Amino acid sequence: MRLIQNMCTIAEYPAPGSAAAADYCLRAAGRRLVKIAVVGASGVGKTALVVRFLTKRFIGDYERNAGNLYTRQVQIEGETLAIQVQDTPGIQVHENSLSCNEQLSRCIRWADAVVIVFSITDYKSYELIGQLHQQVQQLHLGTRLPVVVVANKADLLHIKQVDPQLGLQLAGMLGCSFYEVSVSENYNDVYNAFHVLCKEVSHKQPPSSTPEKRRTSLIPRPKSPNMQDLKRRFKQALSAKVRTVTSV
Ligand SMILES: Nc1nc2c(ncn2[C@@H]2O[C@H](COP(=O)(O)OP(=O)(O)OP(=O)(O)O)[C@@H](O)[C@H]2O)c(=O)[nH]1
Repeated sequence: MRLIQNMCTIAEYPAPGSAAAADYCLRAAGRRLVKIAVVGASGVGKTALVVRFLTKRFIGDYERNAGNLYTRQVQIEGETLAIQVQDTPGIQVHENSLSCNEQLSRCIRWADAVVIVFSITDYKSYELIGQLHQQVQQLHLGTRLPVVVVANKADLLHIKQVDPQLGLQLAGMLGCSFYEVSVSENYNDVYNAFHVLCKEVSHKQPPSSTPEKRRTSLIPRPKSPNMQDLKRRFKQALSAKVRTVTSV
């Protein structure tokens, strides 16, 4: 996968209308669109992960994230896809129960794929994975949404609270891919995590439903000639022939 354009923010807290408008623009540009939501507890490095993926840079500190939507074009298996990445506000855990607010639910519902992030330095963020995965399943009943579990801050082994192996096992049980990354130290693992999702989503979108295909089906096809049309054309052809014969 090759990133093509510079990162650009489409909207903060995109209203359903504006997100739909953005979708429309990308689809109208003839690109298949892959929508990815990045979710997880507060402080696990969601914003750092998204920015690292989109710009290759690690930026140390961010404002507490309010939920930004970014768009890029990527090349995957020879096709240029548009991807939208929705960074979501960190989830607060209340007495071990997940309060999934309306904004988060909306983001998950909107997504074609989800990245669930936890930090190896925060056991509570690891405990959230199961609940978040359940939330994804409930909001996409009947479909198996591609999900990647990302264990971040692998550079902070000296203060780890979760063995990354546990993340791998849990991801396996949930049927998700798993990546252990250090957003601060390694770009390639971050890239691979998003790459696998883009690939999975693009394989799930049948070529027949690509925007190009849908667009061509909107162009009115020439009507097949009916019998009257055929008769008229036949008469025209005959009279032309008669004219040429009489002029000779
Ligand atoms: N050492 C280290 N620090 C990291 C890494 N990734 C992110 N951080 C730091 O972790 C802190 C939180 O990162 P954010 O990206 O703001 O986390 P977030 O999950 O978006 O946080 P919320 O906005 O509260 O949801 C920042 O100080 C980052 O610099 C990493 O891989 N290693």
